[in-house]
Amino acid sequence: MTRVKICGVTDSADRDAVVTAGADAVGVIHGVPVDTPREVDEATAERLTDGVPPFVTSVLVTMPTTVQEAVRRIDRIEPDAVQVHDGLSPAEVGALDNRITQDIVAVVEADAPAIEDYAAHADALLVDSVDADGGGGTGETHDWERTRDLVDSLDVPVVLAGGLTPENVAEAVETVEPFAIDVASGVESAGGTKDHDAVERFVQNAKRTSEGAV
Ligand SMILES: O=C(O)c1ccccc1N[C@@H]1O[C@H](COP(=O)(O)O)[C@@H](O)[C@H]1O
Repeated sequence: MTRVKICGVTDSADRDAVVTAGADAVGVIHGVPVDTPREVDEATAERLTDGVPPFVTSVLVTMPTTVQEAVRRIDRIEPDAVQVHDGLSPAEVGALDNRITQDIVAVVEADAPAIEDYAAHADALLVDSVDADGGGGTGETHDWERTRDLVDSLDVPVVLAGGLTPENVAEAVETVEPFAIDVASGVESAGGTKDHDAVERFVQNAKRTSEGAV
């Protein structure tokens, strides 16, 4: 069954709604040099992460420029896993892996040249549509067939992100058959605020499809 991560929660009510909806992972965004309503400060990131219950994975989404910066952030916030956007080379992702106990999800574009190098060092790859600054949360889809090829050819789990919504997630899961899917802006009522009904529909549509009931 395809797992579901809901990303960019900014308060505990949204975090708890995501958990109640049945998501497998909750993403908290901190330490990104892009303008986004989904980023929270370090203390909030720590508090939101700490409140994620057992059997649900807390994920810190961040854009460090050095391994040291990433380690410092991860040590303070203590997520279950870290999603690294831009900034670190494949070798630096490998160096980070030697310094932390958490799994690393490396973010790549579907046609990036270094995909296999990242796959060699990361625990999973997340294929996203990124903006000119390397950030995510664009609300834009990309070529799902290309990501499907990566699912078929790579040994690491592949996560699909970018422009997913309750309306298109079933088709995305059927087309790509990813290990997991990830959404931020597609389940919001306003920037940084989750629409709880949309979160619920997103999780249901994703999981119903991957159970083969649609
Ligand atoms: O969501 C953001 O604002 C963001 C900023 C910087 C790095 C990553 C970010 N989000 C990630 O992008 C994916 C896809 O977003 P969307 O569904 O297209 O809005 C999201 O799931 C986050 O992992």
